[in-house]
Amino acid sequence: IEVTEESERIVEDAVMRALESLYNPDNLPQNNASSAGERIVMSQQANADSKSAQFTGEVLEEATRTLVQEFGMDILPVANEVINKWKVEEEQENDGNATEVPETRKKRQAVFRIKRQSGGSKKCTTHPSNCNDRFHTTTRSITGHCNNRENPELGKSVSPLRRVLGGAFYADGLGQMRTRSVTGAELPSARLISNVLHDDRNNQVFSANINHLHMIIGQFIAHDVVFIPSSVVFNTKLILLSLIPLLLARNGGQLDCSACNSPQRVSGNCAPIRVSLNDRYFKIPCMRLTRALNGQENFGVRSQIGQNSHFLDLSTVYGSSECEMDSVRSFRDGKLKTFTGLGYTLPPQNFNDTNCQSKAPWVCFTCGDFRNSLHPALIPIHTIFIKEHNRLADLVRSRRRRMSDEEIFQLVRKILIGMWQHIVYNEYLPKYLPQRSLRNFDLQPLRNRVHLGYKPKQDPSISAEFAAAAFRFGHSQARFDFPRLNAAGRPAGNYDLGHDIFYADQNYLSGIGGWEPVMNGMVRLAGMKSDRYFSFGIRNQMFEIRGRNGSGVDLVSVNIQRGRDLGLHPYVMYRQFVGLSPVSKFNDLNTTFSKENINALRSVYSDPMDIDLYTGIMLEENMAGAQLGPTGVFLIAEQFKALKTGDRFFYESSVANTDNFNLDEMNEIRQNVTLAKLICTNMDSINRINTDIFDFRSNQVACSTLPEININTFLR
Ligand code: HEM
Ligand SMILES: [Ca+2]
Repeated sequence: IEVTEESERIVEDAVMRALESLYNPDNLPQNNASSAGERIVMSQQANADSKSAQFTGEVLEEATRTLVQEFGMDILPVANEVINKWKVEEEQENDGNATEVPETRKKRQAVFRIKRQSGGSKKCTTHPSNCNDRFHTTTRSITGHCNNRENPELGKSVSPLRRVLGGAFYADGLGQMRTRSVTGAELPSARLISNVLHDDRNNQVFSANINHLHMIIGQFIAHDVVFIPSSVVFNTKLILLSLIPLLLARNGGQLDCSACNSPQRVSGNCAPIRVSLNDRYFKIPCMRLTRALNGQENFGVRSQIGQNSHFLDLSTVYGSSECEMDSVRSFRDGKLKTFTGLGYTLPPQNFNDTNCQSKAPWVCFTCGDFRNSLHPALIPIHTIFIKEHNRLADLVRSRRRRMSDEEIFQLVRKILIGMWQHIVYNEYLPKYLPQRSLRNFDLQPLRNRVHLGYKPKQDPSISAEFAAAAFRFGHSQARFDFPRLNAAGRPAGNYDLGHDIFYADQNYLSGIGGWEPVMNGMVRLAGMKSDRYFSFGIRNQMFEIRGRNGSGVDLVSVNIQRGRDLGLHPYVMYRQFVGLSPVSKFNDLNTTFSKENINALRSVYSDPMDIDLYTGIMLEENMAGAQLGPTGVFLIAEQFKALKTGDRFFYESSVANTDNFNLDEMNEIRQNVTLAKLICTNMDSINRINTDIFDFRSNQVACSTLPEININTFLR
């Protein structure tokens, strides 16, 4: 495609007009800050880098609208060529050059984030100028940058989500959420769907064999690989004046998307969910939801980003940026910070977390991932990994007195990530994916061999379908309550999930042994059956403020609405994509749905083409030997394959010039690492544990009989 002076002028004009209209005070929403100065509790907070991506995304979105209005869709490919030309030009220009940069040039640089490195004053994220230095060749970076040497940004933190089904499904083809059925009627509201199809009516159906630990480990995986930040408020003028990314952090405040008319009154990034008058819990006309921030980097369709490193690399423990990593390190002997003021170990306290609902002294915590205090049962998992890191660091230090803090840190980080990857592929996935899929997608660990399947062409990024639908299946496994068990395995009280979202006080109960009884409960008691029903807390009390019924949201509705927000295609498209029979009427679903579920779907959707992906996945009949139906299984298995074959530092992979494990080290992990031992080693009140860690009915064995990782294997 030829870029002409004419096309360049048209594009420049569209971008400048977009900037003007976005920062025109008359166009700024009147009440965009949250009402009454109250912070809205949320889990998807955008960091400074994501906010900077949103700025670019919104200018491009607005400019796309103008271009399409005036010239039609056909202009977009040329327009994108113009951006590429500019980027090349700007980057070639010498930064140190003192000649005056014209105003439009400056704006252009700001929009396309061309001067990010030189402008930044804080090293939250490094942007290595090339990936060929020794560190990035051999070692996994904290952001994931340079993991793929041909395309260094693939899978790094703050980079685009991938799409399994090409394109996105938007009402206007660009970014507007679908609101209409194929019949022309209005789509059912996400809350209505949740009420009709996903309400467990407090009839709790537990899994026959899988424990609650499987749920929480799933969430820990989710928090490692998925973080879709929500849109924030923008003051474009300030951004343009400063041109400094750091200032963005202060610009982008929360949007209040509670009102039904917030899409008009507050921001186009509001997508509140309709609640009907006869709702059994919510007495409000709409439930708040902010759209995932638009990180589109080209003219064309809206696109979303993952803020954490997409790789399975313990972002939960170490963070996804230099700042996050620095905030958890002690910088002594390679260890991580902890809080031990109560006589047992917790992650370090965070006194500046304005999202935390419980106040000092029961503050929330600082971990690699911001969502660590989303509910109290996440903290035991974070703590076990922190303790294991520090235990291994002590062992290394006792054998290698001269290793520096940095050397110990990197070595232990690498070992712990290897252990984690092994646990996920060896123990977690086989518990709900069928054997056949594990084989077909090459997800089984090898024996006494190195994996030679690293594929630089494999995009490791998290897919929108996995993040916004398939891997949220775990919400169905969450119990209403978290029962505590003491060291002897006897009941020791419980707490309700819905009462504790972003409250940390349950972790401060030193009198009953802190978090350990919660952990014991998850190991020894059943989780909920993975099905279409969700517990009360999940469906009614997400982010609820204690004592204020209805002040929270319904997570199931959010999941459904999030799918529409991300432009996921309707369920039947994916169904066909994974090889199931095509569907034109409800009865065609009968190959993978029960009669009962087909009738249920019919009672809320007017056409099978309308079924949301999340709902479709949750209503499919489970495959034999699996906890999910064929569409969910496919989207999850496909993602874990990408995370394996697309990760240059995967623990089983042997790749030239990397500092990956040798065969002895790999075998050490394969033979001696289990989640059971990891838990045993880092808890005081556990002496016996399930032989099959995720099966609460399995025999109990003494912790001391389980094999233990030998650190000497890794000291070359
Ligand atoms: C008590 C348990 C859990 C709670 C309270 C919880 C809560 C949440 C919340 C509030 C969100 C944000 C939704 C949005 O704004 O779009 C979310 C997202 C998500 N959850 Fe959960 N969750 C839980 C367990 C799980 C489990 C067990 C899994 C997987 C096995 C899981 C997977 C995910 C994924 C993949 C996302 C998307 C993350 C993102 O968009 O950044 N969650 N969860
Ligand atoms: Ca990660």
